[in-house]
Amino acid sequence: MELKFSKMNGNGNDFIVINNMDLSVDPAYMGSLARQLCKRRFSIGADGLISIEPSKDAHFTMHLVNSDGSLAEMCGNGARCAALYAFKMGIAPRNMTFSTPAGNIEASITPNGVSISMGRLSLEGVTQEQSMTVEGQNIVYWHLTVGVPHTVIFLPTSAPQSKEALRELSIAIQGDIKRFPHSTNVNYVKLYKDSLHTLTFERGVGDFTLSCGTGSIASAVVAWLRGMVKPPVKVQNPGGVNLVHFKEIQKNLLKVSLEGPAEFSFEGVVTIE
Ligand SMILES: N[C@@H](CCC[C@H](N)C(=O)O)C(=O)O
Repeated sequence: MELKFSKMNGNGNDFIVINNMDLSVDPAYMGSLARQLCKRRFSIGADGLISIEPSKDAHFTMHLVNSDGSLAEMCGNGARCAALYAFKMGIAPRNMTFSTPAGNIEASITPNGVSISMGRLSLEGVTQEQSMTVEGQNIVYWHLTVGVPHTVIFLPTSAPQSKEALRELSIAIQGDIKRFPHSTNVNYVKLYKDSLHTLTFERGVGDFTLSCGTGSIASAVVAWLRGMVKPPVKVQNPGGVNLVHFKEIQKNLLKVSLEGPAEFSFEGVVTIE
């Protein structure tokens, strides 16, 4: 079967996007398809595969599978790509709603990119400032779910940062299933003036990605809880900036949105079995 796809990215967090509104590709097959097509240097290569599928109560469903074949319940950068794709393909209007396993998302195509309303985030589920010993090091971390699980670790601004050492640390943290039963994305955050610099080691990718939308939100919210920043928070990822807006609508409840770029890189056709 010949499958048309678009290659897209949000700040370099890259995705293969397919129009599967007619369900011509069985959704149950997405995990194995993602493992094949996302393999860098052997296939198209990407951090994940997004299948745009029908929805009962929204314009479409974003079905996002990580490069290792696991389901991502939510993805901030992927959500912006899915929204732009659906708009360009005539699947959804400029202001749209789409469903994800983490709930419905509202999105708007703006002159500056795409804005995603992530709904409400309860601060009651935030694990604040805990210590753990990983590979002989004492690590202070915060943990919260922004559709997907995120661990946030602050690094001193001046700390030398060996990516190899952070990779080893991230793999060990992700493997701590007792503490993180669904594994976790791991965000390393530094504060520079009034903006955050975040580097995310992603669950389901097994590597640092160039940007993580939900990781940007997690980093911004935790930095705000620590009194380091005020919204809107500019989060510099290696691949570009995500702007995180939030407002406390009642005690311990935030309304959160994410703004940033989404772009088409190229289109293609791939033969699948
Ligand atoms: N890059 C994403 C997050 C994707 C999901 C993650 N890999 C997971 O499975 O937890 C983002 O932009 O939010």
